[in-house]
Amino acid sequence: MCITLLCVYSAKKISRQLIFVFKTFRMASSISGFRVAVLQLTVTADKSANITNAVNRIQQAKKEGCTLTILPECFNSPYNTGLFRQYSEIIPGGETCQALSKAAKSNGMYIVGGSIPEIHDEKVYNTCTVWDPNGNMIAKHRKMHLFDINIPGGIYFKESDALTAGNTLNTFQLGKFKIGLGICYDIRFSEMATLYRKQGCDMLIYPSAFNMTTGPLHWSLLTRCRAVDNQVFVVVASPARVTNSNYIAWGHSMVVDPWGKILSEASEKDMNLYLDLDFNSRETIRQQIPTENQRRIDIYDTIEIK
Ligand SMILES: O=C(O)CCC(=O)C(=O)O
Repeated sequence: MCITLLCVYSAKKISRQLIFVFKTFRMASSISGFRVAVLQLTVTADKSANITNAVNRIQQAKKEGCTLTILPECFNSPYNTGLFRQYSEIIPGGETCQALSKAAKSNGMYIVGGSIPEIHDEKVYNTCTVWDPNGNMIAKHRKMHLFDINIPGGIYFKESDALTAGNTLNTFQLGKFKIGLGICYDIRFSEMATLYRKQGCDMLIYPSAFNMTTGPLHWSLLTRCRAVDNQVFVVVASPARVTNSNYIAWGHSMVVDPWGKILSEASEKDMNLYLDLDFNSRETIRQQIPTENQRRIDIYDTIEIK
């Protein structure tokens, strides 16, 4: 009698455990996205204040239930070639990285840390770092295409006066999603985004800071192009517009889906965007318009993928 009862009890316990494992597995495999925050921060000349502001806003994003928070280009320093070296720090040992690591860990979230001026071997780079919920740096991207342009009556900017370009594509994994990184001017180079898609990326993130000359016509166009070309989500995160600054950012941070639709767009003001991303839509679009399998690579110049 006792043995029978024990057997029934054990069988019930095992089946309860199996149901739990099954439910957990079903939940994990049905997760089709995550909530993202894009922080359109006001950047000042005060580095510590910029960092504190970012950390506070990351906490707000956590309260909104976000898994990933994205900061803008040069969020800890003015966007100024004359100041990059002065504001630069080592990665990951510098004060900005330490703050981002702590913020990622204490909020248990992924952070794409915009970009900061990085110093390495006396050279200065425009660098994006990525942090996981344990506070580990899981990726780093140095801007590959330096922003050297000259538009008379519009804007002259020569990043190469102060910065060295990075030479690598960089991705990271957030659960089952692969994310490719670029910084601002990098978005103009479709080859880079295409390579990311070929590497299996689901989403591209560009911390950026377009300006009042190129922003109005090119910002949204380029973001939507990269999304449609590659059938990926694209996020561009800009600083807020400060009209009395040397470099006036366009603002208008946005999230675009693989169909090219703007899902969320900021104004020029200081604000946060919060959005749930559903990656199932990306699969549907890829099936409906299967350009990836239709490329005439037998005709095009082929690009070697490593
Ligand atoms: O491409 C543009 O028009 C702007 C690029 C830029 O501002 C940057 O690379 O920081």
